[in-house]
Amino acid sequence: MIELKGVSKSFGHTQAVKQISFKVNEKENLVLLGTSGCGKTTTLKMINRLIEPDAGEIIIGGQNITHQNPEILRRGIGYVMQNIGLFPHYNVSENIAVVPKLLKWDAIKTNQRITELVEKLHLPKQCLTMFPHELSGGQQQRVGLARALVTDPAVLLMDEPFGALDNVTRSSIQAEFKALEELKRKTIVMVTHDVQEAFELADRICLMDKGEIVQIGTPKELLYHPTNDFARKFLDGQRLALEFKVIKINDLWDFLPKQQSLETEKADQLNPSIWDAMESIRKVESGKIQVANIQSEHKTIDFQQLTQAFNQYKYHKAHE
Ligand SMILES: Nc1ncnc2c1ncn2[C@@H]1O[C@H](COP(=O)(O)OP(=O)(O)OP(=O)(O)O)[C@@H](O)[C@H]1O
Repeated sequence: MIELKGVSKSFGHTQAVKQISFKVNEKENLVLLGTSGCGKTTTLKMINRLIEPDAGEIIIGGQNITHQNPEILRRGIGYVMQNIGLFPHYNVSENIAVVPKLLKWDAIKTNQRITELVEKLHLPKQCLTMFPHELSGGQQQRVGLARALVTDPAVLLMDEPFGALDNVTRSSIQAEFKALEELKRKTIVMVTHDVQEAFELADRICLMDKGEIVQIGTPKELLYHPTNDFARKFLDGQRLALEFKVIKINDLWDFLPKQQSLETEKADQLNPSIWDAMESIRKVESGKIQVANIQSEHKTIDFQQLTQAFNQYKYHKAHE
């Protein structure tokens, strides 16, 4: 869907991006991760031609974007800016309607779409006539997302989309973001310097350093098969929390004690969160819990069995 081939960009003597190449598959969420100044935003802005590369090619949907009119290209790509970037003198409705207006949508179509998005993004209706400074940070963030989604673009670029939020608001918006059906249809490139956020949201992570790609892979590949010391050390401080994020009960299944499956009617009453190792470990502290794998088979386990399986899995991954 999106392909970068040998793309470079310098600003004066600063080589911001050096010969990078990667592909983003359709409906995939690729997260560009790295410390401040490693070239993430420059890379993202080259995908919608807010910055022009010095060398290399960027192909979207089979077309080299250099041959496209930048305005038209940008209308087909949703963009959530760093620090949200709402227009202060436009109310919420006008902020969301910027691109529909450029595309000359009629008022009915625009209003229908805005109403739909406001509902999906859990914004109160009365927000529509308010100005950005009258909204909370979380609400502004949602308006920024609504603006990027309004024309239902196939590609969405997001630059630190949750960066301006406190931790609590941030994790609740991240959870809503993950659950939003509309986003599951999109090819997304997202920038963050937050490792936890990358692991929470990415299908694959592109770890960058000094304008170069250090490693591209799934969160699990980065955790268990880092390509070099930089990649290993980048995750080291938060390794345990990241393992809890990526390991699912399904991964632990063969390390959990063998048991008979529960009867169907009992299985139906189970909470789906028990698929998640992190959630299980929180709940199992108070006794036994029932967990499920992707075939919907169930086991009843206690804390010791869960932590034992977790350690065995880690050992197995470290030695495979
Ligand atoms: N317009 C510009 N003019 C000059 N230098 C720039 C410009 N934009 C970026 N740079 C430099 O290019 C390098 C990469 O910047 P970039 O913003 O892409 O990094 P980043 O990884 O997104 O960082 P951050 O997370 O802090 O936004 C930095 O050294 C930065 O100072």
